[in-house]
Amino acid sequence: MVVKCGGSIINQLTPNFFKSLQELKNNGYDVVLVHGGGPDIQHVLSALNIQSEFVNGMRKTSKEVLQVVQMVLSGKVNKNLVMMLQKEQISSVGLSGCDGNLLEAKAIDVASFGYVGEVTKVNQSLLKSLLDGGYMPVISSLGIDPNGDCLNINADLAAGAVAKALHAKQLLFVTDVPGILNNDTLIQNTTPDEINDLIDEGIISGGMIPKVKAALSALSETLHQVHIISGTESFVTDDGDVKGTSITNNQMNGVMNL
Ligand SMILES: Nc1ncnc2c1ncn2[C@@H]1O[C@H](COP(=O)(O)OP(=O)(O)O)[C@@H](O)[C@H]1O
Ligand SMILES: CC(=O)N[C@@H](CCC(=O)OP(=O)(O)O)C(=O)O
Repeated sequence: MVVKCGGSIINQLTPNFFKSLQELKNNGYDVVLVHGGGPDIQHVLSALNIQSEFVNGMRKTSKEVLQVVQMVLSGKVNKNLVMMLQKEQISSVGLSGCDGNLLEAKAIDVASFGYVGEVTKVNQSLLKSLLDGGYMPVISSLGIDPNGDCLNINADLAAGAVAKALHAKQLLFVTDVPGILNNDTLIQNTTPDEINDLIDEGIISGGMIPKVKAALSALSETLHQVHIISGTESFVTDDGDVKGTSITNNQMNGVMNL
């Protein structure tokens, strides 16, 4: 199972959220955590008076911006998350996508986005070694290019790529809203076709767009369902269902239990 923690919620995750993660581990799931940290990056960029803009949901990343992204994601955010997990008795190892060539990546389009990449290969054996050793890998969304240099990767897309590479059965996006909302009403179940309509109608916008795009691209023969959930509560019901919004392949119906 791949769980992506968004920067919007990473500093407000609750003990109940960690309890649900622990339950998943107790139920035999190998959990890999991928995280972002957009607000923390923004905070440091603003403090240093460094400008950055978003193009199609991606932060345009100059060399100067990249240094801050690297420092914040693989430093403060990654280590805080590892410490939070360990306080909840979940043994974790924090890595950036550069460590052990974990997330090999290529630049998307340097002229438009700067040093922004997309994942081309995941070092599965490194993740397997950690999982076999009883550790939860905690991955910050940086990639390593063919020259061995760092690239900034949108964390939703990084999580989708990790889920695809590992043939994960479940992909959860943890964020600061209870799921996909339509006029404040939670959409509990939806499909790729409906999602595309919701984007066209402007109901899904901003930071929700890369999340649903990553979800749609990760859905596959092995991954039938992606969930978008809040990090402020336990996310599994007493019946073992995942709360929030579940996105299921168009042709499949029904809710999957954990
Ligand atoms: N239809 C929608 N339902 C819920 N949230 C939405 C929707 N459209 C846009 N959003 C926005 O997406 C945000 C989550 O994305 P983002 O801020 O990038 O979070 P994260 O840091 O967790 O990836 C929500 O806080 C909300 O403002
Ligand atoms: C290329 C790109 O946009 N990278 C993101 C990486 C962090 C991220 O995605 O964090 P969230 O999950 O909090 O959005 C950024 O620089 O903000």
